[in-house]
Amino acid sequence: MPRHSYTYKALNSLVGKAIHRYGMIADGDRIAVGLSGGKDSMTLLWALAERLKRVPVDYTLLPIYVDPGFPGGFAENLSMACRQMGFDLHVDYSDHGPMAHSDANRENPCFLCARMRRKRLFQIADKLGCSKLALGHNKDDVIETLFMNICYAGEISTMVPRQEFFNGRFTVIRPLAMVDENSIQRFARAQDFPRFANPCPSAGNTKRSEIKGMLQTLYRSNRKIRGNIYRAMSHVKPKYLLK
Ligand SMILES: Nc1ncnc2c1ncn2[C@@H]1O[C@H](COP(=O)(O)OP(=O)(O)OP(=O)(O)O)[C@@H](O)[C@H]1O
Repeated sequence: MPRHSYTYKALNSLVGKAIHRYGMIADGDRIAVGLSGGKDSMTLLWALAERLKRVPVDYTLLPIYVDPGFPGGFAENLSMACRQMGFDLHVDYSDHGPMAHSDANRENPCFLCARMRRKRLFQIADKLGCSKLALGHNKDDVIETLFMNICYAGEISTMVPRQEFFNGRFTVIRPLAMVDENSIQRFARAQDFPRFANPCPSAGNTKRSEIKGMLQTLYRSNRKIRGNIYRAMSHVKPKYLLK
């Protein structure tokens, strides 16, 4: 993608803004990057690598993929795509996907699978000497999570751009938290990132997809709504909430 294009500049600028605003990256950081094979995490790896060439802050990126263990996995092709970007992908073969969809699991499969994946990502990142884990959640994910938490957990909260775990020993960062999904889609298409079909039987059939559909309908009615919802999350008036 040409460096002067709007999508390229907007992506780098919003990633830079998020990194600054939330103090996400410091000199000498070793950052594990969770790669799922999707557009968001590929864009994330690309943006963090690109930034490294432009800023006077030195950090190391270590991409990790936790293979959920469904037949028809794409770990080797994803490793190849990473090599082309100059990275060695750390692949962890798991059975989280089939286990979460088995009769033994009485929880929501997505919930269990995501929890096991996050635990594994922390363990691998730790083994690789990283104290930060970068994830590819974007602005739309942040908004959807707000509605998921209101509708299904009865609380007003979302996933934050920077979150500390284990008394600050570990930090999750989300450098795409200010970038909307459409821009990432355009960018990933222009960069010709490989597309891998998600082999998970629950893909596209989740509570999150329902919320996403509802929000899309709302956005079509007024183009200011997405930005207003996002802004509302840092403009809370506790005095006007219930006790
Ligand atoms: N199997 C995995 N291995 C490593 N990291 C993962 C994996 N799945 C998801 N992640 C990380 O968690 C983030 C959010 O995952 P989610 O499944 O919600 O993907 P998404 O929003 O569709 O993003 P993407 O386009 O990167 O798949 C991803 O962007 C990625 O950083």
